[in-house]
Amino acid sequence: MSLDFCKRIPKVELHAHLNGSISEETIKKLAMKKNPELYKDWRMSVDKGKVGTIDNVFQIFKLIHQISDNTEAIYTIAYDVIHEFSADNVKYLELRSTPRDAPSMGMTKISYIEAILKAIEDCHKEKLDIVVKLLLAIDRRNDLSIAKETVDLAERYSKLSGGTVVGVDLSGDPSVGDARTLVPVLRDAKCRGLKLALHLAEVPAVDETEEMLKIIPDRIGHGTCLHPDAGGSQGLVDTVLQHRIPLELCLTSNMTCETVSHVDNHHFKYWYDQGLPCAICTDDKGVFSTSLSEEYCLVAETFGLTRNDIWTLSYNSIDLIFAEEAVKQDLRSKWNSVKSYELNSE
Ligand SMILES: CNc1ncnc2c1ncn2[C@@H]1O[C@H](COP(=O)(O)O)[C@@H](O)[C@H]1O
Ligand SMILES: [Zn+2]
Repeated sequence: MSLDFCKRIPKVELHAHLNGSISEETIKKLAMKKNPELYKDWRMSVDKGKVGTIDNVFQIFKLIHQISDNTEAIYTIAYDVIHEFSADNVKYLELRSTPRDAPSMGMTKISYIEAILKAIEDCHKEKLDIVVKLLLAIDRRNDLSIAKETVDLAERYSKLSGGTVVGVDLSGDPSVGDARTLVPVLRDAKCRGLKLALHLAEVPAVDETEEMLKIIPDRIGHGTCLHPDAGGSQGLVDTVLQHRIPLELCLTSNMTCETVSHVDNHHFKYWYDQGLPCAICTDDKGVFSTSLSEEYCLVAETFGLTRNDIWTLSYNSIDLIFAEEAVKQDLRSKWNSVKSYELNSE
């Protein structure tokens, strides 16, 4: 499979953490303004192949958060990340980010969210060919009151942004905390019409995952350890299949965090063969030095998918977006208008 083909085809990105998606150029630009040492530290940490283990990854987020501690930086990051996805032919992007405040820098959760929305709006005004939506993230470590605040903000900004904010994500270090405590807040978010994308079973956690699946999330992030062979259970597999809950799959992320032993063993194959809707995603393209095109190429090469299979995988991801039917129809027309050309060109 040529990387060039994967780059050329239109794509949908559904699982991208804002601060994990920052490119080297943007990190460098921001660190130079603040403290050049931070760039050197970041460079050392993300050197391809060196990241290793999920613990190291979460150390990198701490470093990045030192650089992105003001609204100007958040705006720049969002603006640059959107342009980078667009340059990779991503036509529909759902960003997710955990609202943060930094009182000493004058940043509030409100100004944080508004900075991202402004960047989305500015890219739209520039007529960049990409639709961008936003999910507000709850960190697993958050207590109920913070989680509730995030849901309130998501509901409020879903209205204020005219539908750019579409839902809530649950993420954060999977080895910390117990997400079950957040169930009432997540259920409430669903009742309020917000979409739910939950990181589940990124590491083995059968009891927690069982409880979280009762919410019937709209999409699952990773789902690495759902299957009994990966530390999950048949009950988890059955629930996911019964409700056809789509999976957001991020191969390089799982390889780098070492939650999957070898790419050949990636759970993509199992779920794809079961016919479960799956979206190929990047997770943190900056931290994992990847792009959506590279992720598609990796899937194709690892599992022997044809150009037609890859095209279909990309096209079917449109069904999984958190946007209204009209947006889906527009995207389908866009895909169809270039399909025969892309599939038949060299
Ligand atoms: C590698 N697998 C992962 N598993 C779980 N959560 C992850 C993650 N990768 C990123 N995040 C979540 O996204 C935050 C960074 O972006 P934002 O500051 O929100 O934009 C991280 O702090 C973590 O909470
Ligand atoms: Zn993630």
